Amino acid sequence: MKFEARDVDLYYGSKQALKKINMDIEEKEVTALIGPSGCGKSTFLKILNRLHDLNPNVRIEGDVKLDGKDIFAEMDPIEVRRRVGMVFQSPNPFAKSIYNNVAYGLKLAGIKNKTELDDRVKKALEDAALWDEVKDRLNSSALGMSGGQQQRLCIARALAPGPEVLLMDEPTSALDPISTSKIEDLCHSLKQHYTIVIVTHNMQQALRVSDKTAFFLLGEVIEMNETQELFSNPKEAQTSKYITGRFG
Ligand SMILES: Nc1ncnc2c1ncn2[C@@H]1O[C@H](COP(=O)(O)OP(=O)(O)OP(=O)(O)O)[C@@H](O)[C@H]1O
Repeated sequence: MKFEARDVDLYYGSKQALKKINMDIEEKEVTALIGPSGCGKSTFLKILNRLHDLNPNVRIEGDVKLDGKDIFAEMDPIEVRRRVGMVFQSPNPFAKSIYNNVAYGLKLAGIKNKTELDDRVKKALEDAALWDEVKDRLNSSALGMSGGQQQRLCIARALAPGPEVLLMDEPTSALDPISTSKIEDLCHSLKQHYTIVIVTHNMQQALRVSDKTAFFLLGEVIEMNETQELFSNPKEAQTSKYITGRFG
């Protein structure tokens, strides 16, 4: 098990956004989080790399373990974020060259050797299925790339420091169908080496890319199962209603 969440509650001020979440996230699988808008999917995702630390209004109760170690009590946030990378909804490359976007985290981590930087930038771009498209223009601005290329660059940037887990919050919602399908293909190749957790509004996407799916509703996990099983044979009436489009 890569992550184990036990009885996790999260409050924004006095408002409870997550209630008693229990979830096991298996290593080197893709786990999809689905559910209607505002049900807490992104809120849960951000717990996994301690992104809520930056918001003083947030209170979290319960335990979250990464490889058996409590991410709050036994690890510092820098370690958690080094091991757990994140990609957001809209591509958000830095206004820097393609090379420097990917090298950014490596330089922050103190890597100065040019050969090592070059090798790791190349590897991350290859892993993000972008190398062939950009290898002749590594010094051009990332802002001149298409949206789909920018999102794969953000994936390369997240992969460069060598995380074990990749969190993706609706990574294709701003992309056209071809770019979306490239990112979905990537999920399949990346899971050989990484554990992936993806928030998606698109149930077809959850079916295409994930091994397990968790269905969230009003801050609770209603049901979690093998993806095929959850969609073909939901155990809970609310899951069934949601996946057949009867609400949300
Ligand atoms: N920073 C915040 N401060 C206060 N409340 C927040 C904050 N972020 C989210 N919320 C609230 O917490 C609840 C869960 O939001 P969250 O963004 O996690 O849902 P979601 O399922 O990811 O929704 P969506 O699919 O629309 O992104 C919502 O009621 C939302 O308004």
